[in-house]
Amino acid sequence: MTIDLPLVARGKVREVYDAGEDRLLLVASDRISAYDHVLPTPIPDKGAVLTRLSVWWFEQLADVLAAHGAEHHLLPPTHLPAEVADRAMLVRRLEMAPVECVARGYLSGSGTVEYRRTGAIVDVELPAGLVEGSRLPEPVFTPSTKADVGEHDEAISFARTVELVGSARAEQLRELTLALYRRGHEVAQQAGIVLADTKFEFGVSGDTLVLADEVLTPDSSRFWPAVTWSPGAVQPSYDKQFVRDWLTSSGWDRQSPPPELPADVVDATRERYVAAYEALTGSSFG
Ligand SMILES: Nc1ncnc(-c2cnn(Cc3cccc(F)c3)c2)c1Cl
Repeated sequence: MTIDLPLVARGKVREVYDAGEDRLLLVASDRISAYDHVLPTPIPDKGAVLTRLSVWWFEQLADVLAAHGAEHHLLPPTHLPAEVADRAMLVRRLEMAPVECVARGYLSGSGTVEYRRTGAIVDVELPAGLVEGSRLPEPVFTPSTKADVGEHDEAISFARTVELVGSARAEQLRELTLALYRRGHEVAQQAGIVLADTKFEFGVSGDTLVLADEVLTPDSSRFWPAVTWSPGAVQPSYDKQFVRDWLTSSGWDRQSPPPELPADVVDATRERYVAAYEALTGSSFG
């Protein structure tokens, strides 16, 4: 990989480069992460599928953004470096809000752990009797602060969010996050996918709120197949279940580096990303 632009940030499966003139290049790799480890075996086209999906969602969500006086950060894809053109987004460089905006429509993961302990997720009270995978009566806004590399984000209260960004902006982030999630959940349901939760990142341009980062991808969200949704157990992941099951059956000790994936698991996983893209967008990935 020789992108001759300055590297701004490197995530587990993505990089951000400085494209000059207040623009950034978000590059999605073919790497896949499972059980908090980046696996050594790439999934061909994963970066391209997830990039195409984000680009499609920015278009789908334009009316929701406009209704909330917000915009998105995507720029026309001009002069993308050839070797990453199909898995890169050119975006406006923004002043990023110091809050990860998570919307949850279902109880899962860290949400379930919190709920079992307190009957709530931080300051968001929930009804009794919910289990892993339960649909919530209404989607909830459960913001978190960005953790250092390698750490998990830390859930924060709405009051803390107000301290960080002010009350007007905090209200706007909650309203917009939930509106975007609702639209995403609706569209995903038509495609046979349960959008259980998602994480948005926003920046500001002047006084305008701007939807940034990747949007409603299986890496920023929990995608579950709708046909197997059944509260009471950890739900199978739409895209990562073959990888998780194979890693578990391989006897891999999670303290040690993860093993290479067999070709059939790679192929089946690639197919899940392509299937999600085609089901959501109604277009063939190609
Ligand atoms: N439009 C923007 N303006 C300013 N900063 C960002 C920005 C920086 N970092 N991130 C998260 C991230 C995205 C990919 C790979 C990573 F390593 C980290 C997002 C954006 Cl998207």
